[in-house]
Amino acid sequence: MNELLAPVEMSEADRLTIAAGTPGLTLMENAGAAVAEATVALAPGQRVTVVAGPGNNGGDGFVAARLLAERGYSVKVILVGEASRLKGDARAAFDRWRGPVEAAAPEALAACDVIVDALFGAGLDRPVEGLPRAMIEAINARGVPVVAVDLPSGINGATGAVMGAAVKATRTVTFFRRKPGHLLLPGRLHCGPVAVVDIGIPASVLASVQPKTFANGPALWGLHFPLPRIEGHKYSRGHVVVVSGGLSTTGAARLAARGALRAGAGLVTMASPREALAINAAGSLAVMVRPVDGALELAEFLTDHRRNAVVLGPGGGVGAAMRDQVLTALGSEAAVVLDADALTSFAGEPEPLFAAIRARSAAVVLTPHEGEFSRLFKLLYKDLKVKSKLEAARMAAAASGAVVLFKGPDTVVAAPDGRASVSDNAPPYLATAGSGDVLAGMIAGLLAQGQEFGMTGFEAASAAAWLHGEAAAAFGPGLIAEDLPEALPGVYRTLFAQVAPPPP
Ligand SMILES: NC(=O)C1=CN([C@@H]2O[C@H](COP(=O)(O)OP(=O)(O)OC[C@H]3O[C@@H](n4cnc5c(N)ncnc54)[C@H](OP(=O)(O)O)[C@@H]3O)[C@@H](O)[C@H]2O)[C@@H](O)CC1
Ligand SMILES: [K+]
Repeated sequence: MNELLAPVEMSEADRLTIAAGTPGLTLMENAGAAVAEATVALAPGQRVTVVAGPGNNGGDGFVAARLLAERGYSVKVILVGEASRLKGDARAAFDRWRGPVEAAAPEALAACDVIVDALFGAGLDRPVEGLPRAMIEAINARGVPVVAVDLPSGINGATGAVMGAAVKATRTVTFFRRKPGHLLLPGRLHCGPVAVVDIGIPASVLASVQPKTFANGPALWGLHFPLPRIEGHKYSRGHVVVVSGGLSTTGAARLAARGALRAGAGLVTMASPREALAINAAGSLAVMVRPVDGALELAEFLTDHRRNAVVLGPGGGVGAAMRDQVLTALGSEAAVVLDADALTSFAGEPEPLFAAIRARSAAVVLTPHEGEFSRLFKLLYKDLKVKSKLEAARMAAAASGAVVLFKGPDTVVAAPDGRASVSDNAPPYLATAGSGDVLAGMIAGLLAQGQEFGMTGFEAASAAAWLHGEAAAAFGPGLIAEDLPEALPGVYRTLFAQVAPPPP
């Protein structure tokens, strides 16, 4: 159930189901019935207004209207569009509705206790203007609960963008699978809780649709999660190297190191400039500290292949020295996580970075926040017509050859093969100084352990993003970055119970 279907993929799922013998009208009846149920659960009174649009989303609304009227609700349909232009299943559903239909006008919403928003769903294909926009604004101004059919009208199902204006729903009922726009911002903020209902589309259609976008969670990567084994030892659990910045900027690397250790890496070493050795050593117990200055010494340090994952960037400084270190790390056999200054050091001239990534086979994960992303992938970002975080991350992964973890409240992880995950579990207080450093370390911690479990860069980055959100939520408000690694054990207890194979 973790697949996310873009509107084109969803209409393919509909088409395949209909071709296999289930009439479209049956799907619509099932959809409308689920919407009616949700409306009953939410309605504080008997007066329901269904705002219906000109397509099949409106069709679902007509069905819900009929079923609610049959249950004794006082139902009115407001049609945005002309009845004479309704087609297909929507036409059939409209013809079965025998109650009042009013022409669209904001005033028509005056007397109602609950609104069913069936204006636009998957078929929204341009910004909303004129009368439909006035209706959306009137729905939002009305202040009664709103059940959105499939998507809050005005939200782009593929991108989560507000197309001019969008309904703020109290809850959303969607069909078969969620859509990316339910998780991506700002769409998620318009949905309320999203119920996913079965309308008769069989899961077998997914074999043909081949979705490549997933809600991030254990269902996506749990099978490959590096569960500690009783016969394991610290060397079989990987060895992460975190490259530290100079004397005044060691905190970021220490946070990353702690994240790597708590994520389960067997060993973590900070590769520290000599000037910062004392402070790094004093600030670490289980984390080891070794003197490593500059790219040449780093190259030598990484010739030991047991050091199998490297984090570069947190507090590392921007410039030629960082570029040299990054290219050196990419020349090794270790998995590489590049964050912060490691990314910004290639802003404006990313080609040498991308070439070095493409030339290697071990995993590379880039973890930009929005500013770092736009600096590194400037050209791509400007070219995107609809600014979609999901597509931007995908294009960045394809262009760089790396797994790209595009941070934010709706973190997207994209792989060069086109797969992507979207996270929706990050609490607002996760946006705190240093939390990204911990995340970079956690990714490396999973990469270091995950090879023998078949955990790829995409899975490690997705798992780390999810765990990071869970750890923050488990700790709660007041969280600072230092708390994140310490909250991980509790999250692991629950996760391991969930993903561990049952005892023989
Ligand atoms: N059998 C099935 O497939 C099933 C589908 N299901 C349901 O169908 C929904 C998808 O239906 P859909 O494809 O008809 O699109 P929908 O969202 O109703 O809107 C398209 C209409 O709006 C118009 N329009 C678009 N943008 C506009 C704008 N900015 N401003 C103004 N007008 C605009 C566009 O008209 P146009 O002007 O482009 O001719 C078109 O007429 C889906 O979300 C789910 O609820 C379920 O019942 C399960 C079975
Ligand atoms: K809708």
